Order: sequence, then C-alpha cells, then structure tokens
Amino acid sequence: MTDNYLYEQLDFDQNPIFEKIIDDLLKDKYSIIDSFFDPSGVDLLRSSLLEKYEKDKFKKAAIGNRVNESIIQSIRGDFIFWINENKTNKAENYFFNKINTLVSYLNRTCFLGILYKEFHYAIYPEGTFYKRHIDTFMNDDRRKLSFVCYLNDLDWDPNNGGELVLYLQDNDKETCKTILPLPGRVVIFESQIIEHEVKPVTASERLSITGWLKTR
Ligand SMILES: O=C(O)CCC(=O)C(=O)O
Ligand SMILES: [Fe+2]
Repeated sequence: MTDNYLYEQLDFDQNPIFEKIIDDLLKDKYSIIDSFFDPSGVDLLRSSLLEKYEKDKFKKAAIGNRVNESIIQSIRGDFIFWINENKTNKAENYFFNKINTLVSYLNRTCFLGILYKEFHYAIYPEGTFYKRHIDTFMNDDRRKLSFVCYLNDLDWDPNNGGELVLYLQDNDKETCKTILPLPGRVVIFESQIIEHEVKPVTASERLSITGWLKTR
C-alpha cells in the first residue's frame, strides 16, 4: 500500500504551500510565505484595516492589566483592533476561510490540535516598536503558532524600518533572522519557542494582521 492510497482514503488534496509551512516549522520553527493570500485579498484586508482605523476603532495595545501605561509605551507602541469571527466583512471572511483551511490541514496532517484562534489588526505609527518578547508571556500557554501578515502598501520602502527579528537558538548559539514587512508576506512561528521583536518604524505606518492558533 502506498502513501498515495492513504491520502486517497482520507480524501485529501496535498497543498504545496501548506506542505512548505509544515516542513519549515519542523526544521526551523518558523516559515515565511509570500504567496499565502492573493494580492487582491491583501488589498481587501488593507482597505478593511484602514477603514476601521479611520473610524477610530483601534485601541492602544496592552501587555497585561497590571502594567502601567508608561511601561507599556516603552515595550510596545502599536494600536490594535481585535477581529470578531462572528462579525466579519468581506475581507475578514476571505481571511478566515484561508486560516480555517490551514488549521484543518495542520490538524489533519500534524495532529496539532488547534481549537481556538484570535486575530487583530495592528498599526505601528512612525517611531513605534515592540521590544523583544515571547508570545506566551501573558499566562496563556495555549498559543501554539503565531501568524502575521503584513498589509503595507505595495510601495513600502525597506528603509521604513519595522523589521521583524526572530531570535533563533542553534546549539547554544543565538542567531537573528531579520524579516522585512513586505506587503502580503506571511510569517508563522512557534509561539512558545521563538523570541522576537519589531524594530522601530522610522517612516510611514506599518500595517499588519496578527494572530495566534491555540490549543485546548
Ligand atoms: O508584527 C510583527 O511582525 C510581530 C508582532 C508581534 O510580535 C506581536 O504582536 O506579538
Ligand atoms: Fe509577538
């Protein structure tokens, strides 16, 4: 009996992008994908984010409720808007369709047991950053995978800053992986393992959608 036979039995179409994500995660604990969403889908999401921002719906991001405002300011400076999956617009509908397809793929192939998800839009105005951290620091170890998609304009200048830096452990040695927030680019990484930071945005506004796939 071949592997193909097994796939047929599970009525399962292999998806090359999802397979690359799984391979990358197994090997490196992170994956960078530039074609996860169609360019038209990225445009829709960017417009949706900007529309909400113009309507003043974004809030200053918090870290934990016992940390005071000035400390928060020195750690992260972004504004966020949590997306409610039960109240989606066309863009968010498109987004969650893709995410849900990925989640069922991961659950079927890797038995990851992803049950919950949470996503927010984020805007980093000029001068803001998010200091080095790990995404499970808010006494919530259910976050399994972190997911970011950058929604910057097509003419985003790499000199605008706002790079995502991943700190990777390689046999007791730390290396850095610097990732430009190019429009449409998706980065997925293991929330419980990879420390990371967002470098200061030196010009323009850095736009993204960020979220977590969670267990239990
Ligand atoms: O926007 C990014 O590149 C990462 C954001 C981040 O680390 C977070 O929101 O926890
Ligand atoms: Fe983070």
